[in-house]
Amino acid sequence: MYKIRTYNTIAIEGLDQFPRDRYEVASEIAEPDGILLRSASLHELEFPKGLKAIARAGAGVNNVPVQRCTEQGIVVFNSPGANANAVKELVMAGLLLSSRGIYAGMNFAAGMANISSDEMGPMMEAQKKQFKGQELMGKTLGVIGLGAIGSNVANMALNMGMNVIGFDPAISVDAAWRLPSQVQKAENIQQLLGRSDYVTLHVPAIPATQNLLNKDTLATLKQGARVLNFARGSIVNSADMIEALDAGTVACYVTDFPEPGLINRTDVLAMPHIGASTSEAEANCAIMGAQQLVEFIEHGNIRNSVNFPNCELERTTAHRLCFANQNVPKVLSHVLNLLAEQNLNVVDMLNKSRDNIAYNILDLETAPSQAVLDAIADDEQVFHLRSI
Ligand SMILES: NC(=O)c1ccc[n+]([C@@H]2O[C@H](COP(=O)([O-])OP(=O)(O)OC[C@H]3O[C@@H](n4cnc5c(N)ncnc54)[C@H](O)[C@@H]3O)[C@@H](O)[C@H]2O)c1
Ligand SMILES: O=C(O)CC[C@@H](O)C(=O)O
Repeated sequence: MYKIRTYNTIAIEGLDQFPRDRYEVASEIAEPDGILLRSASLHELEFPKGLKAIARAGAGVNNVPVQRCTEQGIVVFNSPGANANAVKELVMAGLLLSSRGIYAGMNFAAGMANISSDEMGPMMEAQKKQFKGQELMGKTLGVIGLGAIGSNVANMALNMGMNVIGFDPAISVDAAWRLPSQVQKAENIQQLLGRSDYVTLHVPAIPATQNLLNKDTLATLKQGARVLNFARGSIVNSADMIEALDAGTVACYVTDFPEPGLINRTDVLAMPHIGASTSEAEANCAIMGAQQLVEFIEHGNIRNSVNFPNCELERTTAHRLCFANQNVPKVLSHVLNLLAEQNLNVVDMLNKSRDNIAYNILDLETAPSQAVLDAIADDEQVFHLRSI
């Protein structure tokens, strides 16, 4: 039986991807083959020896020590795009909530429970001027990070009649193709901040994006801009944001990652990390993560990894060898020679590399002996050898 350890509540649609006759899936497994998780932090976890792969049911992998996983030959997956629509829809809500007196107006209305119907009408008409807002149409939205979520948000904003300016120095070719031509390109973050009435963040939490919005960058914002952070807390310096709110540079901060100083301010709309909390997104992410684990554990295929090369080969025989190796010359030829010496015919094979790591899938006509497996494993450049 393969063993999968789960962290957090994983959608049942994802758990159902593990055939029950071959998988034991639980939150209390000591020696798992795979881990499926959402936001639990694995930074302090010592990985059990047999752990082969970790699937993050979500986009961000800042809760997984990816570098350490790579060093230990553990493949890390995420689920790109699987929750992008959910986040986009909450960004839409954030844009509206930050523009109109919806939240304060609803609180006001809730306070009228004991007012008579005769008094209610005049009271609302007298007070509603407090809740006047502004429209989105014609305003400019700055989108920082134009990947799965950012490009969806850009499209949505254009459809709502907004102008969109984007900044993404590392945009992938696929993401660039997805982007509508009306999105203007900012040369740098300052240019985007200076031209935007609304700014929304959709970058990963990595060293390069830590405190991306800080005292200096916030100072280049248009006076009275609204800022939305559905990415990660570390991307915005909270103390600097509080100063910008106090100074009125930022009229409203909508955040899915509040910190103590941001709570109970009328100019902050704080949410408890619910950007991806829809049944659809939770199911999509869990299904993708679980399928990636099954494909890797049973067939060695790697799809949507953040640290290993993606490598998928349709299975042609019942005897598959998979191994990773240091991305240096002669390793593959050495392995092929070892197989040839044993008259083992390779029917199909794939070799892919990413940075220092290469990964190989070889379908053999007949089963390899333990002796040949031991000889391959003895190559110092080879790791993660499996015969499956
Ligand atoms: N609130 C939530 O529940 C929730 C849900 C999903 C994702 N997220 C967060 O949103 C992030 C983005 O998700 P995604 O699915 O769009 O990921 P993605 O990988 O598709 O897109 C991220 C984009 O950011 C760009 N980028 C990287 N560094 C940048 C920089 N310094 N400046 C500008 N752009 C930069 C990349 O080139 C890429 O195009 C995730 O990493 C995660 O942290 C939050
Ligand atoms: O699992 C969640 O609810 C959040 C996922 C989100 O943070 C992500 O990075 O995709």
